[in-house]
Amino acid sequence: MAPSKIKIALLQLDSFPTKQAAISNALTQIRSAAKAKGAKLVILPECWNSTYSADEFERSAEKIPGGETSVALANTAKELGIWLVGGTYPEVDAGKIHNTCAVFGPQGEFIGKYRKMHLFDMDIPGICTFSESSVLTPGKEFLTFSVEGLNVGIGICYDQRFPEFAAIHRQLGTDFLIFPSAFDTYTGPMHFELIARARALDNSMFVALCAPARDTSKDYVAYGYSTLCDPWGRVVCRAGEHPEMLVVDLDLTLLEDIKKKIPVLKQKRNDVYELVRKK
Ligand SMILES: NC(=O)CCC(=O)C(=O)O
Repeated sequence: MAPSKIKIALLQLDSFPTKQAAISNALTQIRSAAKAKGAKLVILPECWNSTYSADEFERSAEKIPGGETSVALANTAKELGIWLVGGTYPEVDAGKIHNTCAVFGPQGEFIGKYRKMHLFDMDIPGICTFSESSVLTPGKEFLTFSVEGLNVGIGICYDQRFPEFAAIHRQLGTDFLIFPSAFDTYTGPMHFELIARARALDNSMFVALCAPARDTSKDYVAYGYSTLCDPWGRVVCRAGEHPEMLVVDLDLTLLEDIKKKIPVLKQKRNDVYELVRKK
């Protein structure tokens, strides 16, 4: 039987001048989340080991699994006997670059990878212009896995803007949808929490957004404010701008609680409308 609680940690990591320093810091924080705080599932942010820039994606891309970051994360998951959602780092495969999240299990096993499906192309003149699609290739596959009976799914940052993405996860049985994220500081204050709460409530699921800490010396300044919402759409915990570790027990009884009390998932009118996943 699935437990009624599971302790998770969201690591809002600082940025570092080199990939090696970022990895070393991440491993220290993961150890602290697992050993000192007892987290069983640890989550890292989007693009935590490189600068979030189109040039940098190509420079620092590695094989997943098998590359330096994946090996370090797999070994650490095994050492600590935890589930590790490795945030994202650029992946190279057959000459193409992807923004990819790799997941490792408690024996250090590679559970799978998810490649960002919706690429972040935003143009708000004078404020934020970014084109992931100029260097990255989008993914097409969903990733789901089970952690002690809890059905977990992965999306990446901009994916959260697409309600259909989370709704397909609902169809796949996902109860906890995790988005390693790095929102910008313009849309972040307007949309970050709003979207997390909406996706959680729409789909009666937990939603976690795990972001890097804000670093104003970068060209792309990430918003921070990692957030966890419960299936009622409530914010369970939220970080600020600085490096921070959020550790929380997910109360899994809330999943059934809301489904019984507000049974919208059962009341979908599939005779009138339908959401279809294409394979
Ligand atoms: N890394 C991203 O996908 C950024 C998404 C973002 O900032 C947004 O407003 O959407």
